[in-house]
Amino acid sequence: MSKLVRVTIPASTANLGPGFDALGMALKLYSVVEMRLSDQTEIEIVGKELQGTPTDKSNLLYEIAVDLFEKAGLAAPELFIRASSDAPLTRGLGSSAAAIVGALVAANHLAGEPFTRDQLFEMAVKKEGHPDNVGASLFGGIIVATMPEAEGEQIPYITLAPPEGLKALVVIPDFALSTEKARNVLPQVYSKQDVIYNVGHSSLLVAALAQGRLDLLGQAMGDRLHQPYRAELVPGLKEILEAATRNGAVGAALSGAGPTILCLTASDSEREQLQSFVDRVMKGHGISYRMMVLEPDDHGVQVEIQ
Ligand SMILES: Nc1ncnc2c1ncn2[C@@H]1O[C@H](COP(=O)(O)OP(=O)(O)OP(=O)(O)O)[C@@H](O)[C@H]1O
Ligand SMILES: N[C@@H](CCO)C(=O)O
Repeated sequence: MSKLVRVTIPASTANLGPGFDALGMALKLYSVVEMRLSDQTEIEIVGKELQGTPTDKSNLLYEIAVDLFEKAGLAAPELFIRASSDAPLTRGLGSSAAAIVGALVAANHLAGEPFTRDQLFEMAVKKEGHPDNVGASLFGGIIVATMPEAEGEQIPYITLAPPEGLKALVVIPDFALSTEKARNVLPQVYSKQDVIYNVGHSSLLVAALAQGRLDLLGQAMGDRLHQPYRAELVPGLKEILEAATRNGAVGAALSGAGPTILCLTASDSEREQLQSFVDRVMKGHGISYRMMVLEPDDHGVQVEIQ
């Protein structure tokens, strides 16, 4: 029997406020993709988070794996795939990016490692359309990346170690919001003032994260490119963004395309105050939700061969 490749992939939170499509952070909330060459394709979905994803060859994991084999000049394989996830789908925690990264890394091993990690990053970005979630899931920590200027150019990126003691309180509403829908509400054109605002805030945010200046995150996480437009899709977002830093957070943002809301915190006692504040806001909107406190993941994707 062929070897089984087991890949563990962290979830991620993208944008961190102003860094739209450019910043992301990996979180200790994992999905697992197991893959082996087989005589016949079989896809097994384990656990409740991935229920509803296809178990035939239209499954994203299978499509990505076949694509990698073909790029490597190999025939499309038959595969055994088993997938599970502790991270929910379509909630703004990078599930599609984690799936893409997991499938690419597993398939690359089965194909004899024809591609480097940077090449896998490029393939993942091409599939996902932006580098923030895939970069975080692949490399871990905080990713700062942009799209390449021209086809075939390498993706420029830098990873930063998350500041010591920083934790993410993620507020996950019980409704799905696809990235596609949350991108469709954004305008085509922005004012000069709004663009200048985001350039300043995103730059300050990266510098503050690099120097561990948690005191600046609250201001630096301000955004005018996507959150004001997406607020209509996410009840409670506006209030939480306005008041989170007065209620125990060091900063707050919409996580990726939402509807999860990210509050960054740095102390256990402040986290309790923050949880009661979030609970009041969400209950006030009649929204059911779950909350998780997650540490940043520093390692990115992990591979075991069995
Ligand atoms: N393990 C998986 N297997 C197959 N398909 C998956 C898997 N994980 C995610 N997907 C696909 O990705 C879709 C979710 O992608 P989408 O970009 O809308 O949300 P997200 O990635 O969870 O959120 P965000 O990009 O805002 O962080 C799912 O509906 C499903 O089609
Ligand atoms: N940067 C992306 C992340 C979601 O995939 C967005 O906000 O649309």
